[in-house]
Amino acid sequence: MSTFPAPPSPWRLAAVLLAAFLLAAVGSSAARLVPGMAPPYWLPAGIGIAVFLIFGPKGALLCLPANLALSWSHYRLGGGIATSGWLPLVLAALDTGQAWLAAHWWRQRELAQQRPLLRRPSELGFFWTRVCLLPPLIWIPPALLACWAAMPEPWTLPAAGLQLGQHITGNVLGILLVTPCLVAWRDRQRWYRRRRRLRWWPGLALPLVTGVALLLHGHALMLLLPVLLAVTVYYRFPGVAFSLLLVALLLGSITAWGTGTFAGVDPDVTFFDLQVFLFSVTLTLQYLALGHEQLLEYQRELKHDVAARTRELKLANERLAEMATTDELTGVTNRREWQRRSAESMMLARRTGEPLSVLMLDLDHFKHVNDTYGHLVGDLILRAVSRACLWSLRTTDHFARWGGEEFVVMLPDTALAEAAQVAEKLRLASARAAVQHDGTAVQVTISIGVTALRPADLNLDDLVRRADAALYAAKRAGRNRVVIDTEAVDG
Ligand SMILES: Nc1nc2c(ncn2[C@@H]2O[C@H](COP(=O)(O)OP(=O)(O)OP(=O)(O)O)[C@@H](O)[C@H]2O)c(=O)[nH]1
Repeated sequence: MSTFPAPPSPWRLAAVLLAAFLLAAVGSSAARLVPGMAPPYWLPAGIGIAVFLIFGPKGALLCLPANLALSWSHYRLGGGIATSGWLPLVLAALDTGQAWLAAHWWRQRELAQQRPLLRRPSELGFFWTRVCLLPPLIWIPPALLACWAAMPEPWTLPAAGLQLGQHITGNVLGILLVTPCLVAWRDRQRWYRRRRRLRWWPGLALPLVTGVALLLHGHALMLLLPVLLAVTVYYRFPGVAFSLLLVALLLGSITAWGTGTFAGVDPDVTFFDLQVFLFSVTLTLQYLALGHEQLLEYQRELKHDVAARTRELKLANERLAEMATTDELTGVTNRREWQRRSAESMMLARRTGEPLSVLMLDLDHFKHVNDTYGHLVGDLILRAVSRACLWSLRTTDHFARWGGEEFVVMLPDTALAEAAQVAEKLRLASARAAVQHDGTAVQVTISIGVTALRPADLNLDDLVRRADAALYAAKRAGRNRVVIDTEAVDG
């Protein structure tokens, strides 16, 4: 199983990679033709890894001939050290082995972590050491030994050391610059999804301005740093990958031409200085780009989490508000909410002089219902009665469960006589409410006490107390009836 996405068109990709190899070969040979210039060899090491990562072991079929063309053109066309035919073949085999090893470690890591490499800054340590540094450290010494064996005049020790250093740094840099471009290509959907409204013109304007500045003044190189930083922030990892490759190619060409900041007297040191510069910029920007990406990812996750929590909190608050005002069993208003709303209605009635009545309702012999049919049926009866009462009332009336099997109603703008009629309606509706149990319809009757607001009433408790007294009278009178508070003054 591979965590690496399959390329859409392997043949087109193979053609592009082959062209890249050939370009590197031509560039390398051309640099070799400039007297005294050390060829940079940067890109083929990275292209080889890309080939193996994309095509798997079959990549050797492309990598080996391409490396052969590269070595052959370099050492034969470029007027190199050996004229014998076996050296390019050995070097091509060694370069291919190096690419295979780096790609193999890359894939091993992807399989171990179950996700593509180079998406987090914490993976850069592995990438820099295991993919970029270690394979050249292993494969370059035998390659130089082969060169040394093919030379008519062997290198002096310092010259051999310089060659070793140059080749290792060149290969490391090649891998460091090319493989992130492959990652940017591999993750293109990911980047595209995140930056849909990416503007193209800064990508063109920034290198143009820098290029002109460099042309006007060769030492304007430091201008590159803020430009690259802007590219990192705006174009993220793909921006870093491609702009660094471009910068390396440009500076490499300028330096090979003998101009620019790095062109010095000694060509070997010249390229080494350029490589040190590219190393420091590349490592810094790659870390910055992936770190920035991770921060943005955290930010996205955090936003998502906060939105989800806010939704949950809103729902919980709504539920709490409902619980605070509603009776859980019957779903009607609870006592506290009834008292709040009724106190408001009472104040309003006092100010406007409108009548207002209160009814207290109590189920008759409810204990008997519970004892006979069980509490579950008792609960269903309570619900059925409260529903029947609610349907019989106006929406402006306040109906609530007072507690136990007792209910209370406030009727705004309703005088005592009218309230008595409403009470009668409630009594009849409740008597009709039934709950089916074992094939029988369980029904209850209710007793109701009615009272109305009097000028002497100080607060709601006065009304409730009188309604309760009337209810008590209804119970004593035989239940299933409406009793009006006799002392009430009809408004
Ligand atoms: N199922 C059920 N029963 C309840 C609930 N709240 C109170 N009760 C019961 O209602 C009964 C009230 O009994 P009592 O106060 O003696 O009144 P009653 O039996 O209705 O008699 P009267 O009111 O005098 O007609 C008790 O058995 C309580 O347990 C409830 O939420 N569900």
